[in-house]
Order: sequence, then structure tokens, then C-alpha cells
Amino acid sequence: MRVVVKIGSSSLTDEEGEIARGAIEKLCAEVADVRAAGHEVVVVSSGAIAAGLPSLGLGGPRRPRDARTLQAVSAVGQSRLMRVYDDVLGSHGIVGGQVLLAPLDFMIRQQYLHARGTLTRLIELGTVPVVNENDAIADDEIRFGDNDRLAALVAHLVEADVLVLLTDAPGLLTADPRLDSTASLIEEIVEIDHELEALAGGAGTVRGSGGMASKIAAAKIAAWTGVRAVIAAAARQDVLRDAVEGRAGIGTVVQPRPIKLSARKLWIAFAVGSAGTIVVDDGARRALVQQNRSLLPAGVVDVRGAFTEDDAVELAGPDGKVFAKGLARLSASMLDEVKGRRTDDLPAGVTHEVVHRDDLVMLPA
Ligand SMILES: Nc1ncnc2c1ncn2[C@@H]1O[C@H](COP(=O)(O)OP(=O)(O)O)[C@@H](O)[C@H]1O
Ligand SMILES: N[C@@H](CCC(=O)OP(=O)(O)O)C(=O)O
Repeated sequence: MRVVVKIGSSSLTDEEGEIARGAIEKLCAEVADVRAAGHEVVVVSSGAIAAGLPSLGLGGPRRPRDARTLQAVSAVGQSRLMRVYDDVLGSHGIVGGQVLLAPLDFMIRQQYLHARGTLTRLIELGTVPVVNENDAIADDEIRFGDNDRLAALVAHLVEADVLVLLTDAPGLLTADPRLDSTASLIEEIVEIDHELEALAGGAGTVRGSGGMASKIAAAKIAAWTGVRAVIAAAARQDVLRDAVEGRAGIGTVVQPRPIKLSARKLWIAFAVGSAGTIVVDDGARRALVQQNRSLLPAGVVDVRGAFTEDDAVELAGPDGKVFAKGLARLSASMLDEVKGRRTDDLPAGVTHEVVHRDDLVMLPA
């Protein structure tokens, strides 16, 4: 099996917020164990900022908050973090390879294919790629921030069989354990719905960033891409092997959906950012959702944002609720001119398909 394992900041750092080498040693020993059983492993590791703070004398209560400083800190820390991985993986006879990714690497198809090629080759060469967000140059406006979503997109990118999200909680609990000490583990999720998303609550711990909510969002991407996801405690003995082998009770297992979307539709749904919204009338929404049709200008009632041809856009119904995402074949300004017009009334040369059905993905309610 091909495995993507993500370890969060909360599990990689000690009370002072410094990198806990023991946590990396435990993870790498488990990675070696799983590889010895014949599986391939990609690690997604947080910890660049945590590893950089002490080197700059900025640890503890002096921890900076501004983005510029944290980005600089991550540059100092990433190489130190990687040195620990190289060292520890090396002690198991494994070669590590650093790959730093940014959201744009998933949004621009060319870069997406490129990243896929490099990661696949690293796996073929027998290495363990160690992936993190490219924090040092990440754009403040568009960045993952937490590594959960990044790990889910990497799992899709390398066509993994299982995504293991290791954290400081035993899995998804019925409530935030910081607020409710009686919260119990949810062992299996067949479909992630709004109710489950509400359980995951808000942001994470002081040291982590996304909390359970970002793990649920990541598990949802995995489910849609046909990847089994497991959320489990990093500290648990043999957690990686048990998660890979599908042992019951090791954490929260999120089952993949039976229908896997095509790679292109997944890319549209989850990887590419949306540049605007097209509001459609009820009839158009029905034709798209129930009859798998393309969107025609006649059904468009409003155009928001300044998208150009081939940009991704969200589609919303008259109630404003977004129900689909797709690639626009007309720019926002052109669409604004022709919205509401029947196909016969369109100017010559203007396509009658605003969003083609092949470029359209329905989002879960
Ligand atoms: N329903 C829930 N079940 C489990 N943990 C939850 C839940 N709601 C919120 N959390 C919190 O999410 C934290 C894990 O998220 P985070 O700190 O971002 O971890 P990581 O650094 O591993 O990504 C847990 O320590 C827990 O306090
Ligand atoms: N990319 C950042 C980590 C982001 C982060 O903390 O993510 P997470 O571990 O998912 O809460 C770093 O390496 O410091």
C-alpha cells in the first residue's frame, strides 16, 4: 500500500514548544516498520516554525506572531527539522527527501503534474519524501496554514491508499476534549456531514493550528478521492502499522466514498481556488444537479468576481448557497453581458456553454 502519514505540530513539540526529537524517532521507527512490511510511505511533517524559534532566541513567551517573522523563522527551522529527519531516517537505512509545496502547486495544473512527477520518482527511488508547506515564501492570503489539507492533497497526488493523520487526540471525539472530559471516540465515519463537522469545533491547540476541523476537512477530501483516512494518536504504540492494516479501534476511520471522481474533477473541486461566483436560477440548478447538463447563459442571474476564461468558479443557487464548482468558459465581463440570454441570442463566436458538464463538480450538501 502507499501511505501518506501526517504528523502535527502538537505531537512534534514539547511543553516549551521545542521540537521533541523523541517524537520524530518514534514516527521514523514506525515508518521503517511499515516499509519493512512492504508499504511505501510519504511523511507530511509540520514543525518548521517550532524548530526555528529556539535557534533565534524567540522561543517560549517571546514567540513572535507577525507573519513576516514567522516565515523567516520557518526558513531557519525547516533545515533544522530536516536534519533531524535525515539523521533518524538514516539510522534505519532510509534516505529522506524534502519537498516543500504551496497551494499554487496544486492550483496550477502544470505545477501539479510536476509535483506529482517528483514525488512519484522519489518513491520509486526508495526514499521517504518529507513534505511540508513552503512556509518561508507562502503567500499570506493563500496558504494552507495547517498541514492537514496539504496532506490530503498529497495523498491524492501520489494516489495513496491510506492517509494517516497523527495528532494529540485519539481521533475525532464526540466533543472537544478540552471542553468536555466525557467525550468518547467516534471509531468509524461513513459520510462526513454538517453534524460531524460541527463536532470538530474551532481552532486547534496553542501549538497546533487547524484543530479537528481541519482534520475532518482533510478526511473529506480523502474520502472523495477514494483514500481511506485514519485520525489517530501519534503517541500510540504501533499506530502507523495498525492504521495501515485497518485494525479496529485505533482511531477514527473515515471510509472512502464508493464513487471516485475523475482526477480532473477532484482537481477542480479541491485543489484549484475559485475566482468568482456565478448565481443561477432554480431551473438551471435543477438541470445541473439532476440532469448532469452544462450551464447555459440563459440560467445565469448574477456574476460576482473578476474571473477570466478557464478560471474556477463557484455556482450558487438563487438562495446564495454554493452547490457546485467548475471551470468557466467565459470571462466574468463577457458573461455579465450575455447572462439571461437564450442560446439563439448570443453574439457570434460566444460559446453557449458557460461551464461545460465535464468541468463541473457537484459539492456535497
Ligand atoms: N471533537 C474533537 N475531537 C478531538 N479533538 C478535538 C475535537 N474538537 C477539537 N479538538 C482539538 O483538536 C486538537 C488537535 O488539533 P491541532 O492542535 O491542530 O493538532 P495538530 O497539530 O496535530 O494538527 C486536539 O488536541 C483537541 O483539543
Ligand atoms: N507548516 C508549519 C506547520 C503548520 C501547522 O502547525 O500545522 P498542524 O500541525 O496541522 O497544526 C510548520 O512547519 O511550522
